[in-house]
Amino acid sequence: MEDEAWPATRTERNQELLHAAAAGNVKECERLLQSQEDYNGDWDGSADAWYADEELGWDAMHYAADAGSDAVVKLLLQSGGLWNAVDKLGFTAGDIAWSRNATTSYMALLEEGVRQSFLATLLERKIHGTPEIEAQETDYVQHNPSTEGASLTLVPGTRNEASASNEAYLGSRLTFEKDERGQWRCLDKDRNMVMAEWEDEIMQASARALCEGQQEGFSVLNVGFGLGIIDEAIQAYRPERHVIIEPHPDVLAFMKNQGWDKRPGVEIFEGTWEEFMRPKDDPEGEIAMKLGVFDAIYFDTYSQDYQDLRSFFDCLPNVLAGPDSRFSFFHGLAATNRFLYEVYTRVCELDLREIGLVTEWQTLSPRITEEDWNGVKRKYWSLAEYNLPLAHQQFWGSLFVVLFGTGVECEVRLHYSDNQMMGAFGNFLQCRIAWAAGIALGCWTAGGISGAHLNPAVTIAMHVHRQFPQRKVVPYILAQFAGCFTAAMIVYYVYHDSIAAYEKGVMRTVIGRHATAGMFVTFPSALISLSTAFATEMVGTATLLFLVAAVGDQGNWGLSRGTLPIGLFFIVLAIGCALGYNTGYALNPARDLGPRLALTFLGYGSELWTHNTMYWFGGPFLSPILGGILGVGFYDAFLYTGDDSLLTGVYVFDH
Ligand SMILES: C[S@@+](CC[C@H](N)C(=O)[O-])C[C@H]1O[C@@H](n2cnc3c(N)ncnc32)[C@H](O)[C@@H]1O
Repeated sequence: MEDEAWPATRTERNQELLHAAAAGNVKECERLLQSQEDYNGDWDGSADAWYADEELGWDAMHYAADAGSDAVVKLLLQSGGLWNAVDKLGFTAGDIAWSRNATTSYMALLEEGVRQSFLATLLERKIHGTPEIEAQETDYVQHNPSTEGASLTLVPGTRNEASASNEAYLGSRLTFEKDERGQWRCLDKDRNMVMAEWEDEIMQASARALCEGQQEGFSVLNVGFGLGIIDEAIQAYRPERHVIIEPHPDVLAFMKNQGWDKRPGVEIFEGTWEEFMRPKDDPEGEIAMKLGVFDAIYFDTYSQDYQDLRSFFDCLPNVLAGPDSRFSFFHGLAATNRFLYEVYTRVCELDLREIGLVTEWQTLSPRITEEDWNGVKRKYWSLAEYNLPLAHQQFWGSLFVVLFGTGVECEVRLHYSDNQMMGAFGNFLQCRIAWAAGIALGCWTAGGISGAHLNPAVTIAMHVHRQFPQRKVVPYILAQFAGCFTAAMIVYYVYHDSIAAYEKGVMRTVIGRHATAGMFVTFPSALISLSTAFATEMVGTATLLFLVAAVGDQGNWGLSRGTLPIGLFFIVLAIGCALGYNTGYALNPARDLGPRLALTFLGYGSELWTHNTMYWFGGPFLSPILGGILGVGFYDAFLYTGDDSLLTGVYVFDH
């Protein structure tokens, strides 16, 4: 490198970096970002990845995103560039990448944002403990720039306002008024909006997601009353118990004025949620006992940030009634910036996964006009789309199916290698029983919310024939795959010593004398053709779904929901014994492909995907899907009398 090619001052070097990023010149960026302390003895360091220009407030990341240079974006991220810096108009590099259709750059920035924010909340919790108990004693401090804008309903720059501190908010007066169009709104002392009617559509949809299809006598907890819009919507579903937690004296007065304290089944807990709820391992667990447990929980407070919401997540295991329970919250996190909003959508999903919940997202386009902000100090919403979360436990059901299923295969087959042990450790029937039991237990785990689909073939068949909503199909299937993948990893870990002993040094093979892949994934029997194998999977899954439709049909014998898993146990046991031999009866794309992905991850190699002329695609993947559609189709065509079927009812195809 020539000495004279180096810019002399730090500002010049930083300017050079912006030019190089704008040109997508990764080599030049790399050179400028390298540490150069020894250069001619007067070098004061490399260019600064975070440097932003005066005019637009763009740093190198913005310019690289604008140029669509994925390589420069990645380099900057590795060199300390900021994923979340905003320019003078409030746009991040992620926003610029999005507008330029630079998908790879956008994804790299999103992943970095999720990673850093997720780590930041973890660190925060490690350093400061669970903050919900201290929440009212601490000021509004952003410990990490990655949480900037992460407040639930406020935008950055509100530090001295009531909206920035729960304590200040609770000690200040509120105004309930009607705007020029006669719509109710609640404003805090700084004229920031606590709640307004423009959120009506979001609240109606959230109440529907939480309450639709709940069993009679269900219970709901709503945290934060505001204008009571969601509470009114929840009442339409007639819950037996409807608890509302609300601390603000002015809101409590407004509620009572409207007679909420006299409504049957409604209980008002006056105070903050922090006073009534504790995390699972908290010694003061009895505080939560007062509250009870709920089938549906909604969270929408004010002047709280992501740390508070995350702390609330930790309390959920204490108050969710069981595997059927649902949780949702108002997602206004960083809702003045599309990219940051997306980051927080993912972070919430990861955090909810930590407590064992799978989140589905429904997209809404709420109608909001400039008039809605008349007389309001600061906008807290400026996005076209709202992500409505609904968290539940589909993942766990699928996990148990494969945990018991692959577990028993290992248990039994690993000991076939030793003739003396063989009899003692199990046989073919034991495998059939454990698979059936795993499915029944999975069904009891995830039953009420999804109807315990546990299987993409079920989800797709229900979508095709029974109005199962399109928007739920992909999240359900992803959760099913994730559950099966995780279970296979757990079983592999539990058995890895025995697997290694069985392999006798021929590690991780798919086919052959010491192959172990067959304990996790399915294979066609050596005696049959591929077309017979495909037909077996299709017939098996069609039978499964036909019988599932029968036991679940309230117009048939109408088993109560809690006893359905017993029916499922017998169905799977019978199919396994009668139709299992040809293919190992996958009957479920996730049951086979989840573990297949896990084995790939564990180093079993490409043969997993190529053996028997790519059997996985026609066998455990496609045939069960087609079989499932046929099975429910046959049941609906010949026996079903309900009116929600494509074949029997007044079904309107609206997707
Ligand atoms: C945005 S409003 C809720 C709006 C409500 N979802 C509706 O449909 O009208 C927020 C409410 O949360 C309450 N709140 C604020 N801090 C709280 C806390 N720590 N615990 C419980 N509620 C809180 C506020 O007083 C306010 O009534």
